[in-house]
Amino acid sequence: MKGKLITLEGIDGSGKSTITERLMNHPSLSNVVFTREPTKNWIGKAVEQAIRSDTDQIAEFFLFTSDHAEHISKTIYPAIENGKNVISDRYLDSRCAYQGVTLSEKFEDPIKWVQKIHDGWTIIPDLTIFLDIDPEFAIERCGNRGEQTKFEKMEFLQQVYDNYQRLMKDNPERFVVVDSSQPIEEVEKDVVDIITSYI
Ligand SMILES: Nc1ncnc2c1ncn2[C@@H]1O[C@H](COP(=O)(O)OP(=O)(O)O)[C@@H](O)[C@H]1O
Ligand SMILES: Cc1cn([C@H]2C[C@H](O)[C@@H](COP(=O)(O)OP(=O)(O)O)O2)c(=O)[nH]c1=O
Repeated sequence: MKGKLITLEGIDGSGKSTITERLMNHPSLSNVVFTREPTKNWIGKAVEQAIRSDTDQIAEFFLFTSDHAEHISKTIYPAIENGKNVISDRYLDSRCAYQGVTLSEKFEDPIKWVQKIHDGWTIIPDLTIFLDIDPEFAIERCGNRGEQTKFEKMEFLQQVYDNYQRLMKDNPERFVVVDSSQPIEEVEKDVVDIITSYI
């Protein structure tokens, strides 16, 4: 039997990295493959450079998407074909939500354009957990963790948040929302309950 693909999504500062680290140490998830986008391979490193510079938005989009292709062929596809469940900290919807903003001056419906580029080769997640937090609160949290990237700005994150709302409305069958303004133990409990009852 094939494994399931579960993705964690949310704006910067919503707590994805913190939750992922806790899930990795959770006894009931010890057989799960944990992964992330951007990845840690050389394309992921190129993506990190793009994020930290004034790179052309289309070039940046294709770096993220190239990283996604490599991620699917080397990590996601082999794992699920082997019956392993996979949890990815960010995935396809991050591109729709973030590049849906950065490409908004280039395309009339940038989310649709991003989805079209992924058509036919990506693997759609079975379940996507959206860590829901007010952008203002998330920015405050990002401020506490040091240097900020070009994406960690209030107006930008509000638009990313709005794009996630559209994605959830368009894909209600796979999205589940968790309130990530709660204390971390509560967020962890909600996320673990959702995942363990699914897999
Ligand atoms: N539930 C929570 N309550 C309080 N602080 C949190 C919570 N979740 C995360 N944080 C803090 O908020 C900041 C951003 O969290 P992080 O996990 O890095 O978010 P993300 O990976 O989504 O950008 C970190 O400093 C983290 O310690
Ligand atoms: C995967 C992905 C991330 N991003 C953005 C989200 C983050 O601002 C940044 C780096 O992702 P990440 O390292 O997950 O940042 P954080 O832990 O703060 O959430 O790249 C995109 O714009 N498009 C994408 O496809």
